[in-house]
Amino acid sequence: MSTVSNATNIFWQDCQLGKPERQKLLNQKGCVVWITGLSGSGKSTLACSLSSELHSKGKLSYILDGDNLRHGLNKDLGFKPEDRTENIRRTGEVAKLFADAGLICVASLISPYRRDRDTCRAMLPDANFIEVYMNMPLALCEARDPKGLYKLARAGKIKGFTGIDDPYEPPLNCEIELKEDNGVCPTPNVMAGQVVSYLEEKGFLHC
Ligand SMILES: Nc1ncnc2c1ncn2[C@@H]1O[C@H](COP(=O)(O)OS(=O)(=O)O)[C@@H](OP(=O)(O)O)[C@H]1O
Ligand SMILES: Nc1ncnc2c1ncn2[C@@H]1O[C@H](COP(=O)(O)OP(=O)(O)O)[C@@H](O)[C@H]1O
Repeated sequence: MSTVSNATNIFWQDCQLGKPERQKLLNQKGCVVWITGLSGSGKSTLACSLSSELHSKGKLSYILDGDNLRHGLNKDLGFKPEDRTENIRRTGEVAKLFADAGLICVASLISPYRRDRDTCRAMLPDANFIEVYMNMPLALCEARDPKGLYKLARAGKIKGFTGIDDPYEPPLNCEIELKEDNGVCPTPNVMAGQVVSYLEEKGFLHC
């Protein structure tokens, strides 16, 4: 489980009480549900709805939301490509710890670069990283614009805004893709239900 570090003379410390024991206690399997998509695509809304649905089923989850992490752990980072990469790497490492704790960790970040998401996937056993793509059209996200950021980006007042003048690279092989149905966006509850069904089917909700 150890990875290469810049520090020398450090040793991996193991404890007899491990992930299997914690999972048994919680009667669930630790994993990461990684929600990616444009600003305004509904990531945070889905994360909350999913977490509530899991809670009502007696399952312990924790949300890592990009906006919130940028108030603390990642407050030193901006939106340059290398900052976004570091933002995703740190979040991936924290998500890995939560999954190791036995929780269903719901990470909700734009995470626009495919390589960065794949780096997080590679931190976990493959099946334990569930990538959920909010495949909502830019026009829909821009029409929602709850924070007024698209408007500022279109006016050139924010530079490097995802989807406007910074790229979003859609997943090539995500586990779950959520999109409009006949031009209608499913409700957050319906989408959360789809994710819960996936978790149920793959055995994450029992030990
Ligand atoms: N330049 C630029 N591009 C994209 N988004 C921007 C930018 N500047 C500020 N914001 C606001 O920051 C939120 C995204 O933070 P993330 O940590 O998820 O971004 S990233 O994954 O590092 O790309 C994002 O929140 P969401 O709308 O919830 O996605 C925006 O509100
Ligand atoms: N499934 C949905 N149907 C309709 N509106 C939604 C849905 N999901 C989110 N919204 C609305 O869209 C806006 C952006 O949602 P949010 O979850 O903040 O997106 P993101 O976290 O991707 O930026 C909010 O005003 C929210 O209420």
